[in-house]
Amino acid sequence: MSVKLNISNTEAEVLTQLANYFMQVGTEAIEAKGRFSVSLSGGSSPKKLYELLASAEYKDMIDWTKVDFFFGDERNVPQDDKDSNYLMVKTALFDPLNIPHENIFAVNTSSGPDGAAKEYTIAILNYFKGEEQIFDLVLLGLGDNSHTASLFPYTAVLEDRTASVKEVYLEDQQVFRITMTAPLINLAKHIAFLVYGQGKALAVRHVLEDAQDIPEFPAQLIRRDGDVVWFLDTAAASELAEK
Ligand SMILES: O=C1O[C@H](COP(=O)(O)O)[C@@H](O)[C@H](O)[C@H]1O
Repeated sequence: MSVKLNISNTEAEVLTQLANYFMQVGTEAIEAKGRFSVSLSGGSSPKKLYELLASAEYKDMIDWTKVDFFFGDERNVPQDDKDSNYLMVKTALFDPLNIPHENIFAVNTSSGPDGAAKEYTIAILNYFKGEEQIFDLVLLGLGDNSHTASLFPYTAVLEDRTASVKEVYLEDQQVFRITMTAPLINLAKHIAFLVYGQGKALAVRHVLEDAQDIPEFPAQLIRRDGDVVWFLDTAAASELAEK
């Protein structure tokens, strides 16, 4: 296994480890080129990380006016819907830190899934001014069905070879989501997974140690070489043979 594992005993410790990593990567990016581009994950796990970053302990560690925020995926819901990743991050991070509006690159879900995906692809291309779309950091989670971002099992987006943003239809839930493709995520300078809790232990093993089966375990699409760190607690790492 060539990914780096950062295993902590408790959920609180995992969050602290990742918050420290975020600050280290962000500080290096700002020192090197004046800005830090980060793509955020959604879902249930990262809210506590965002709250920690906005806490008194961390909030003065970085110049937030130099941080540009993107979203690795989004639910196809209005931005004020309780399921919106944007709303979750706004509440946990953007509002408490008074992040300037121009630093937030949210998915415009009012354009419909296909329109939103195309617009977001263009927004990212424009941000990188025609250069390769290399985010300094992409944060990812892992679903108990081995999805990451909104790269879900047996969806067409798993075969997409373009560095872009696409809509995804989830048959079982009859909903659309919008997601960065694996080739776009894999361009990132640093990738960090945040996974904690026993409920994720099997998925972690499937993705990191089981034989390759992309349709079943889509997070296997995320590269293993370069700087990819899995921040896990002992519960999430408990099914791994190699630790
Ligand atoms: O990377 C991501 O992973 C999650 C799965 O995380 P969970 O904590 O909700 O199980 C995904 O649904 C989320 O939108 C995404 O950004």
